[in-house]
Amino acid sequence: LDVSGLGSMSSIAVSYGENGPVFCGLNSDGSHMVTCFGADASVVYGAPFRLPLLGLTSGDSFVCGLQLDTSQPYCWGSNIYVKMGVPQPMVEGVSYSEISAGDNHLCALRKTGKGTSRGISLVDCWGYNMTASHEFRGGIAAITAGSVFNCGLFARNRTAFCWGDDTGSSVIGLTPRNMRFQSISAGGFHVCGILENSQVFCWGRSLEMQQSSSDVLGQGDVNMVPMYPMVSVVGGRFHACGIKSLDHGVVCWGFKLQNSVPPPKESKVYEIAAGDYFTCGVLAETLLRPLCWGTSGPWSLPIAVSPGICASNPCGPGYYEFSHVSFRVKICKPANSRVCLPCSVGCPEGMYQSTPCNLTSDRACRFNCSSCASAECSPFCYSGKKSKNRKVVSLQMPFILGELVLAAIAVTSVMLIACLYVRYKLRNCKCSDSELKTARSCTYSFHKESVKVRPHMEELKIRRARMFAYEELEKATGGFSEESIVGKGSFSYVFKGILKDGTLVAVKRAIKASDVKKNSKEFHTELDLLSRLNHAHLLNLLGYCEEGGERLLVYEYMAHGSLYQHLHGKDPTLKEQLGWVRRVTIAVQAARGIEYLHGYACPPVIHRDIKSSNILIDEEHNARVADFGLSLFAPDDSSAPLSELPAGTLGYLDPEYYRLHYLTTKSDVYSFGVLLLEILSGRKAIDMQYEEGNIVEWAVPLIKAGDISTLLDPVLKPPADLEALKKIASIACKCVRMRGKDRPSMDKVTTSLERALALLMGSPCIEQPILPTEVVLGSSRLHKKASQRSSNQSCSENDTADAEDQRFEYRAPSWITFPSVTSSQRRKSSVSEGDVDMKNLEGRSLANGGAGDGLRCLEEEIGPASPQEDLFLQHNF
Ligand SMILES: Nc1ncnc2c1ncn2[C@@H]1O[C@H](COP(=O)(O)OP(=O)(O)OP(=O)(O)O)[C@@H](O)[C@H]1O
Repeated sequence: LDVSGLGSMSSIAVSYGENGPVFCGLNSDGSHMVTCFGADASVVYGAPFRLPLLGLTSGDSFVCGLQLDTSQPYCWGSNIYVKMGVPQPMVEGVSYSEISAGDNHLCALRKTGKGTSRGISLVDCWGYNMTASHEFRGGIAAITAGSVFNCGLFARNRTAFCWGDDTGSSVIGLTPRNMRFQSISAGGFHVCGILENSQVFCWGRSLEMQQSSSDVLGQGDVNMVPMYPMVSVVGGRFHACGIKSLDHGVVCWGFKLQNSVPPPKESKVYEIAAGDYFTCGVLAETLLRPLCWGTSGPWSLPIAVSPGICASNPCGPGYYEFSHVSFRVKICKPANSRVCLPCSVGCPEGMYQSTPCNLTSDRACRFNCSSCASAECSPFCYSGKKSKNRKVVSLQMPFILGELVLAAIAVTSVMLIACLYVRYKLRNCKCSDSELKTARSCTYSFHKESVKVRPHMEELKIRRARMFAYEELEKATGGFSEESIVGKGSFSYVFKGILKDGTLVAVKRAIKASDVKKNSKEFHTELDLLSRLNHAHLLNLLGYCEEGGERLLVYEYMAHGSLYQHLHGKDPTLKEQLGWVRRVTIAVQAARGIEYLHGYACPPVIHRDIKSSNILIDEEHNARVADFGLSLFAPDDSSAPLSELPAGTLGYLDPEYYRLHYLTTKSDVYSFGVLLLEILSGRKAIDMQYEEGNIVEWAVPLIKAGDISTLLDPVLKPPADLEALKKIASIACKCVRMRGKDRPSMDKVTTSLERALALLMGSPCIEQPILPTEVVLGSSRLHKKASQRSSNQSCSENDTADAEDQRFEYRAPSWITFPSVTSSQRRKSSVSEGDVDMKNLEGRSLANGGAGDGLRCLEEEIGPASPQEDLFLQHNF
């Protein structure tokens, strides 16, 4: 039996925590690979790439999967109590049949065999207050983990038992001794189970009181279970959701936060999983799309996920094997395994069961035509009985025809009125077709039609981007089909498309989320920035579309995908093909793009999300910096910090920005340093498969010790002369210095990299190798310097004021929120900054042996990190 919940194993999982919920699901293509979506970068980007998994479970800021090959758990995310990767300690060679995660722990049920005596079941747990092996007399059918407790179901008599900390929930004391369950699932402080008669019973603590703070206002008693028979139930923090037996519809009960999105009414689901206040289900329609609701919902994710976990035994009574014509590939990889789904029980009112549930399909229901008196059943009944009841039909024919004519007239009139209305609207308000601008600009456009005024500034800014109709982009991408997906971000999908004129484009489609404001901000930031910027190494925006809830950006198509795909993608030959000269060329070109943002764009721009997945490679193998969703306008004096809440991607985040919330162009320099280390070593910024998972912590001591060969990507043969790569390693080392002030500026980085590239290409006397795009641009350093001056000067007073405004207007939201630093800490830091002797600092760092010591320096400056911060720092730095 598969049960899914806050912590139980399922084909989908929902992690939660201070960085927001993340949905993870096993792909439906038989690969058993996991895909995650959400705001917590450590979970989204930490998800294993080539590791087939059988099932998933999740807790606070982490997700674990049961590995298909070894039957051992593998966890990712940023929970400090559960070791990421394979949990430790782990008995060698032991294998598990099920895993289940609580808030800060994971438990796994051992398969019988090695290390288990007859009649004894073993459950191994890891994490906060839980690391131990638990022995139980008798076979265990399933386990489930709550916040700080666990429960199991005995196989023989189907009774439940629980262990762990009972203080908050009383779950252990309240466990019903005589009830027999088909399955159980733990929530935060309660457990729900499906009894033998398919009714649900829940026990434990319920949050009934209304909380005082307005944003957590809510109510509902989780023990007040609806009376529907159910096939599956899952537990959230103080709520539960179940799938109804009758029609596979969803029903949720218990505590619900105010303003949270209700579960879908009409949709049927195959599988559900709950985070704390967030629940997701796999829709039982052909595409097997996930849908989430609750506090942060609704999310409708454009991927197909497995409707359940794969079982090696044939489906038992009450279950049928999932099969669907649209899935030509098998959902389960192991031979002779399948997804078993629970049969629906009974038929809705007015219907009878025409075919019982069998091995391959669910039961089917038909309308009872002898008692049909409603509009719902008549089409089915009359069409079915056409031959027999010809007389009845012929009598009714005039009425039916009359109704049809009336309906046609009504529909035509409505459409006509709608068309006239839209035309009227469009005539009156030119900008409303894009809905891009605010009501203010809409009023302006109205005036524009009647009184010829100067074009609005906003209009000018986006003049280079064309507005696309949604339909055109839908057509170009084959209806946003799965086959045309070329990449995914944490809140977007990127599709390849062909426009009517044959132009290849990449269409970035934001996932519809409830936080429309946030999405919209990022959309407009990117739109505004990209339509102002122009550089050979920045990704060109061709247009945009904003209709209803849809937000789409249209870019030039980059034939060779991202640098991330080359370095860490599924195809290992891509990495081998990316030789040293090509890697360093990409680094130089990306550096030029960033240098342009910092030094030549007016006002200067801080990208804030430099990473390998945002460096795209075009047909001619030139690099382009992409993804300006988080970018900000920097003050013209780019050394003056902005005080911004941290946003960006784990592993690339500047520690000074993270700790002090100081954002300058040097934050991009830090991320670029991480990118250089990634290019040199072929490792990901954070890769938990290594003992030292953080690239900076691993690489900086090696570089400082002069051990360059250990650093270099083992996939490539090292060049005959290591000098060039040594130089690049040293640049990377400087870029990732703890203090922004100690890092070089991007123009210095570019110059040094160009020299290193010349050296690598065997021409040490050429100071700067000419790269193909430079010739195209006709740019030269001298020209740049001059243009910098002129571009800075060209910032008229008005422009600057405008930019100032926009710095507020386009301030991106915090994607990763951390405890903020107090103003006194900030003051202390800014004082000490002036006092610190750079040489001493560097010497101290060296003496102490590496990047971790930089952290210590920072700690001395701003005081010790809070336990919370410490957790993050351990993972990120
Ligand atoms: N213009 C393009 N041409 C080809 N592929 C692209 C293009 N733009 C993006 N991609 C692909 O889509 C992926 C996702 O891009 P996107 O900018 O949405 O997200 P991201 O930057 O990787 O992640 P996040 O949104 O979390 O920062 C990229 O890594 C790349 O592989």
